[in-house]
Amino acid sequence: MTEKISGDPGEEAARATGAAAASDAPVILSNEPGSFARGVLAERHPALIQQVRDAFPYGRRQHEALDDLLDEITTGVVEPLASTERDHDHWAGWGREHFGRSWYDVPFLWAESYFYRRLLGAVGYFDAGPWQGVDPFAPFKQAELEGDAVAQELRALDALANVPAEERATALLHASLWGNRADLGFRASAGEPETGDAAASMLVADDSVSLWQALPAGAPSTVAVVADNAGRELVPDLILIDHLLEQRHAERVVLHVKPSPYYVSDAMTADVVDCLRRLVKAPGEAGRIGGRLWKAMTADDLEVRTHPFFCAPLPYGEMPADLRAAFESATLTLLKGDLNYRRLVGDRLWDATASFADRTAYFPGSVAALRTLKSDVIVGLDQSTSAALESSGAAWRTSGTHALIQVRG
Ligand SMILES: O=P(O)(O)OC[C@@]1(O)O[C@H](CO)[C@@H](O)[C@@H]1O
Repeated sequence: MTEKISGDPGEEAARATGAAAASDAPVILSNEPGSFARGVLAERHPALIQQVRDAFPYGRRQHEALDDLLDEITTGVVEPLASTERDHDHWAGWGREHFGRSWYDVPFLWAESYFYRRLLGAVGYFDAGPWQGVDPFAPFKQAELEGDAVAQELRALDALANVPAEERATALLHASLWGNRADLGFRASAGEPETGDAAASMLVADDSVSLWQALPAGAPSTVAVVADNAGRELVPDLILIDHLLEQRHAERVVLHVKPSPYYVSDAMTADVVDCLRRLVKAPGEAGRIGGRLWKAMTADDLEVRTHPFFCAPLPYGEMPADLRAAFESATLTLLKGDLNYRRLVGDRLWDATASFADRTAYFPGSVAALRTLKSDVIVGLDQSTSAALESSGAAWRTSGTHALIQVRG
């Protein structure tokens, strides 16, 4: 089934340059039996409701709301927010065409985003009262941050301290990239990420040379990093940010995070602080990096920002003017993760060889995507890579085994 994203600036840009607008690429819905998107709605979301229910001693009100939400997403139709909700008007606009339809028949991107909004509503996250502002995913994030995997990754930094800057840069970039595989919404179905040479061989596109060229040491660059997951992804993101500042690839870094809990492990300001505390208290090189980052934040060399748009069910083509201006003023915007990629190029079943440059031509300023492949969306592959992957028979688009670094200068 295909739906038009009206006024998609990516398509307008493509038309202007004479490139194929590709408006016929189908929008991803969740009604295809056996599809990745259907599995997320039919299996992951109900399981997540149960996990959240088990993680807190919620009262009857929350349990009833979670029961209702579970019924609605499995057998019902999409219901609007109550008119008393503070963001009712936004969602009334965004969901106009979707309310009253099966959750499976509306765009996947929209359905997932609205599911998280409704889950927060069910546990009273936005209501004045005792559960206001209590992150329903915090126990999962905390367990990960305190776990052995993070401790091991932090210890491994000691071995990197004295390697040549270029080698260190590559290792830290790859750590940040593969950290994306560790999102908690995805973890249940994935093993451990590859490391070292194996990780490099799983890159389906690698524009890392262009990325470093965009950030020459000593230039007065500002880098915008749009974070994805907390914990095992945000820790290596912060370590990469330290490297950018320390080696003067960036004079300033602006780290954009979510304003409220989203997609289980997406990072908010509180998660940045938790990661920094984890780094600061670590021994050796990790502790030194933590100390530098803490100082960088107090000096505003590292600034954390948030914006409601980051939890909106919209592609980046529809970003508001203030966010557009923020990205425009950056030397490079680095978008982390799968969801940011879907929002960047459009959540459609593109031909894998469609041009990344064309799809992102609308984006203000230079943009880099660092993402492990965990959904059906992909563009920018060369013909031979695409053909080899397609004939491999592997679930390379969705299993998180492959990754990409794509840059449009
Ligand atoms: O943005 P992230 O954290 O890299 O990935 C989010 C994600 O796991 O969530 C969706 C399933 O819920 C997938 O489309 C996507 O892969």
